[in-house]
Amino acid sequence: MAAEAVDPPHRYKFPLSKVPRLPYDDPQAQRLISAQQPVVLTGSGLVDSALHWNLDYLSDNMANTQFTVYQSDNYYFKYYEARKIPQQKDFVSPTIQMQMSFPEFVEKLKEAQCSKKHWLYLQQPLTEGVGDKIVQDFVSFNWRWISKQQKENNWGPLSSNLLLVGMAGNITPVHYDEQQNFFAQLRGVKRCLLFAPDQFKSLYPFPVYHPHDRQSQVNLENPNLEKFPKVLELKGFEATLHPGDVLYIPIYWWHQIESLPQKGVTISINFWYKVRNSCQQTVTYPLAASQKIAIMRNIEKMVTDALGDINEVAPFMRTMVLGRVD
Ligand SMILES: CCC[C@@H](CC(=O)O)C(=O)C(=O)O
Ligand SMILES: [Zn+2]
Repeated sequence: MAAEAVDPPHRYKFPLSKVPRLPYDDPQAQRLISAQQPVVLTGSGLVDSALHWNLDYLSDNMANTQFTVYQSDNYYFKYYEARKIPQQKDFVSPTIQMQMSFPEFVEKLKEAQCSKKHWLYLQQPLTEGVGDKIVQDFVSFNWRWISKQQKENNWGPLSSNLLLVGMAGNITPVHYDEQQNFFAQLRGVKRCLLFAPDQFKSLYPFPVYHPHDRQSQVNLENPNLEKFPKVLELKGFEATLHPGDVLYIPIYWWHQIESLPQKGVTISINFWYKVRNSCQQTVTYPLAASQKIAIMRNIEKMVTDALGDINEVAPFMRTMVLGRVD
């Protein structure tokens, strides 16, 4: 039988180099992690104890837990902070957040795959309430290796493991997180785009007080080049993750994650680590872009608090930067 025709992955308007792909115990991989550079690690065994997870297994072993599931009318799942919505009068949530059991999710998934009217994305921290078999799989992760990484790189505590079960075609649009991330792929194939923190001028972040804080205003697949001309100056990296691969996404690195359209449901687990208490972080010169981002965020928060009106922030910042009193 002829193989199903697979559409080529979307061609972006900017260059994408390959993220290095190395054995997890290769000294070069260690050097990249210490230098906060992305790398795909193979052979870590980090989540080998969960590579058998599929929808049936999870339905059978997580039946008593309620899961957060996002529904989107397109295949984008742009994150938003609900607590910041009151400050943004005209804000429209791009997704609907629902709670349901895993078996209900599987049911809705099948409907959505047939109707092609909406997309679903289950995103839930793995905590208590899951079945014994899941606990067994979880405790059998390669904690020895990842805890060694956490210690050697002086990262803060593990904040969460997010279980991600997505429909083929789902896209988490380009954004950055304020945590270190070992992103483990369990099932299906994900295409990951990454951009260094110093690319923020070409990614036009939303203001810090906006519900889409940490997200880019740009739709990379169909950028508005009048509004965001610097998108064409982007230089990015690309990695394709298969089951067993672990992608290190350094803190403040922009990333867009796509569940490849014809590769079925995807299952991933991320390992988010907080930064160690920032007052212990020495400022080193020349300032790393990640430090600039952290400082800019703090300044924007202080100005927003001082002015008390979010609409005054941008004009004030322009005046401060341009030295002109408008
Ligand atoms: C809510 C987190 C989603 C994830 C991307 C993806 O798998 O769709 C991500 O961005 C991360 O792990 O940081
Ligand atoms: Zn992220």
